[in-house]
Amino acid sequence: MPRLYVFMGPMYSGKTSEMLRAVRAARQSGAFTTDDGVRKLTVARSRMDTRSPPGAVVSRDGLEERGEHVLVVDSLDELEVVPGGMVACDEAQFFGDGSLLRLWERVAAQQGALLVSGLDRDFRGRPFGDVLALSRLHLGDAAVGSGAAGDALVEVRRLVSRCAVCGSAGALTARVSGATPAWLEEFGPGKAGRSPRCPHEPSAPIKSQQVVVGDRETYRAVCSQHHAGGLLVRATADPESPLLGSADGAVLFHGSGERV
Ligand SMILES: Nc1ncnc2c1ncn2[C@@H]1O[C@H](COP(=O)(O)OP(=O)(O)O)[C@@H](O)[C@H]1O
Ligand SMILES: Cc1cn([C@H]2C[C@H](O)[C@@H](COP(=O)(O)O)O2)c(=O)[nH]c1=O
Repeated sequence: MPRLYVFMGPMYSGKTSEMLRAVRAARQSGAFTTDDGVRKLTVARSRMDTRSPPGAVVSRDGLEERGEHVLVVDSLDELEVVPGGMVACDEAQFFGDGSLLRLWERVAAQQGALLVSGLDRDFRGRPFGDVLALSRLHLGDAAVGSGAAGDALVEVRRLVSRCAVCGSAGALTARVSGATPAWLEEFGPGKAGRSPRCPHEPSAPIKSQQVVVGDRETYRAVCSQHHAGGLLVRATADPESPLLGSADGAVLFHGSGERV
């Protein structure tokens, strides 16, 4: 029976970690060991992801897959799919060329298993690549998902992180940039009674394109109340300031410039 497992959600929610845990369990079961030179387990990630060490997929909490079965590709069409094999795909949002959906069809046709870890939405809250579409196939709202895939076991887990502003559950990701000293001087913390519009002239301007590879210096998980259209200006020059998963000490501004 074909099997599809999707781990989606915002950054820092444990998507990669959960996927690697599942890959490890599958590997330890012995069901996917290379047989007669046929590789039964493949872990793939996008070449766009320049943060991970070469030839490896790693999670923030220290899990990793490394070895010949880890492939870095431009498109998932490059992957070979074998009967009964397992393919795990990290950073799946970067495969917006349709190859993620095609991969699922190919894996399902071979009665295999596909594990997917990826952002369902970009910083503005818009669908990112085909992760959301894949997660919905079994609901029958798309043409793909018929045939072998139509009979698949499907498990979709939407994980959440913690809002960097208020500490409650955060299912979205916002893009952050530091404010200029001049802006802070005029409108920053302690300047009560003012509600200026953010000048959007931070020292590192907030980029508007969908793909900007980055980590804590650029992104925070947030709840829907503090998503603010996906743009946050941080009033501190320290990219390592304590923002992740805690409201303590975090000085964040809505895109409108209002302190939150
Ligand atoms: N800066 C960090 N340092 C260490 N662990 C972290 C950090 N940020 C998040 N984590 C932990 O790592 C896990 C999430 O990491 P990961 O799976 O790589 O996230 P995702 O793939 O969703 O972006 C969570 O268990 C979280 O508690
Ligand atoms: C929200 C958002 C994220 N990205 C990039 C930033 C990171 O390189 C990855 C996500 O990594 P993670 O393993 O989920 O932490 O995606 C982007 O390019 N555009 C966005 O809008």
